[in-house]
Amino acid sequence: MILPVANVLTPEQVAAFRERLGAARFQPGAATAGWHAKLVKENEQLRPDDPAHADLRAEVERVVRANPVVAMAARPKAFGPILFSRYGNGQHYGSHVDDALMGGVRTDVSFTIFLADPDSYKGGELVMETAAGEMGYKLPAGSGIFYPSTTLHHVAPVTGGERLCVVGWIRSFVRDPADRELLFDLDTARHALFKAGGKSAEFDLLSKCLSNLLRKWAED
Ligand SMILES: O=C(O)CCC(=O)C(=O)O
Ligand SMILES: [Fe+2]
Repeated sequence: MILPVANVLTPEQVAAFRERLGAARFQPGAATAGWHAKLVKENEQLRPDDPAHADLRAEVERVVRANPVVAMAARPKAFGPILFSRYGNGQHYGSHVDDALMGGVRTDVSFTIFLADPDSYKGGELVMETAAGEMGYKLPAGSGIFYPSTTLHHVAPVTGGERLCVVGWIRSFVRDPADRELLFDLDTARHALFKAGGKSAEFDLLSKCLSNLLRKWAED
């Protein structure tokens, strides 16, 4: 499931991130890509030794964990690397699949949280390459897209302005994207049922199915 999530960061948080990143030191992005992705990666990233890195990383983990939609869709167990990337004029990231293991963490869900207003740069769509065709995403600042790390994807060339974003990886309690989607759908239906009729017998049955499927599939 490829899931756009609105307002992962508030406008105030986006502004604070942008201010902190504006004063920080960046390095060529190829430093943190796998050997094949390196060949097509042309952007810049916040240096991991910059003092801003640890603070912003902690804040990203906090907001992503606190987001109820992400909790239902991604079921995060742990976080892999978190990168703060910028793409200037002409920069892009060609087609690739993310490494399966990053820093010893299995990557199940990849995400991008946009930090630049879409009107402030040209191009720069994050494009999912699926059997159904290509789908490009260029979301408002503060919104994020969460997608299975199994997906081929690329970032289209930026042809004006600057694209700034957070990129990260989640190790999920549930490895299989189809299983995560099933749990997400059940949970969504369960919430709607609760809203319409409270804690009914049907709600309890759905809750039982959800809990028992999660118990079957979760790797704790
Ligand atoms: O910049 C993005 O939105 C995604 C970058 C990406 O695919 C990656 O860092 O692996
Ligand atoms: Fe990627």
